[in-house]
Amino acid sequence: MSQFINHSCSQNLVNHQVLVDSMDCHRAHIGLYASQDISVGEELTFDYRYELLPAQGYPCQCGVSTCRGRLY
Ligand SMILES: C[S@@+](CC[C@H](N)C(=O)[O-])C[C@H]1O[C@@H](n2cnc3c(N)ncnc32)[C@H](O)[C@@H]1O
Repeated sequence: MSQFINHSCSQNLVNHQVLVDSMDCHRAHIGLYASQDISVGEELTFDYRYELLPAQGYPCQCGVSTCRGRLY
């Protein structure tokens, strides 16, 4: 399902590493959790934080007033 989640500069999800079936942190899963109350029908979003990746940047279209303008 996470493949359908868009980036927002004002996210309503946060991600945490989650250990599943193993205590090996190199095999951790990524869990997405609500960071605030989310209304029925509201889009789920998280901050991709693309600054962690080498990239030229990509224009952000999240539309929030605090948008950084880029997905990095
Ligand atoms: C995991 S997909 C998200 C789901 C995708 N929008 C879809 O329809 O399947 C990630 C891609 O969606 C686009 N995307 C997600 N959030 C965006 C945003 N805030 N502004 C512009 N493009 C975005 C980018 O092309 C990004 O590489």
